[in-house]
Amino acid sequence: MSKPVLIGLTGGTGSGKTTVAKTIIEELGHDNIVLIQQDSYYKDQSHLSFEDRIKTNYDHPFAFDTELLIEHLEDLMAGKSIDKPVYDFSHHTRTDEVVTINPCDVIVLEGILVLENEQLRDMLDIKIYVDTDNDVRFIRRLLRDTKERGRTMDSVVNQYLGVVRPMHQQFIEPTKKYADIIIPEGGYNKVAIDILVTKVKSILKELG
Ligand SMILES: Nc1ncnc2c1ncn2[C@@H]1O[C@H](COP(=O)(O)OP(=O)(O)O)[C@@H](O)[C@H]1O
Ligand SMILES: Nc1ccn([C@@H]2O[C@H](COP(=O)(O)O)[C@@H](O)[C@H]2O)c(=O)n1
Repeated sequence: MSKPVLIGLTGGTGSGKTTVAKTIIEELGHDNIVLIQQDSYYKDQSHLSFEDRIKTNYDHPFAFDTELLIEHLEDLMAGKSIDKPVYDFSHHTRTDEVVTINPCDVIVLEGILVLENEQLRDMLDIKIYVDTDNDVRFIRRLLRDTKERGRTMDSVVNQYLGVVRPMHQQFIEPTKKYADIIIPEGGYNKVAIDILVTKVKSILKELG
């Protein structure tokens, strides 16, 4: 089996990264493609109390176990299986579960800071930035986090103003310059997704 194609997909919270990643995977067909979410590699915080966990800055590069993520990607590149951690947003830490991922042809790596770390960035074959207006991203996050991540409206607003917004400006937005492709509005941009899928298919064909 040849080395897998590694697609990196980034953008701010609520930009539509996950939606784009899932659409690409659906369009390519599900065989031999895996989605790896950078969120799965948030550091384990089981040694901290819940009160201390909520003080963590989850939008800073230090929040991620990037060393483990790179090690896992290198293993997949070398044809080895990995045990991917499973993150629990309600409790702000890893669960005891893991998901085994087997070697594959295409890896879609999705997350807010996948273009921030130079070593990680240099591993990527295709780099994509999903670009969505800040107000739209905030509304999507508010709806999602209150429905799916066990948050209150007050906590989402306070976290956004105190940490998410400044970290976006400092660490995420500047990585747009590294992207090969910028997708406006994200998930339902059919033309951009079609172009990407065609490109990945042609790389796979070249690799045989
Ligand atoms: N183009 C879109 N229009 C409306 N809602 C969208 C769109 N793309 C994503 N969403 C919704 O916004 C929320 C955040 O999208 P998601 O893809 O999870 O973003 P991200 O992974 O960048 O945080 C989800 O609830 C998703 O269903
Ligand atoms: N315990 C946590 C961990 C992360 N977050 C927030 O998640 C955002 C990244 O995920 P997206 O799917 O929105 O890209 C990031 O902005 C963190 O603030 C959190 O709230 N709690």
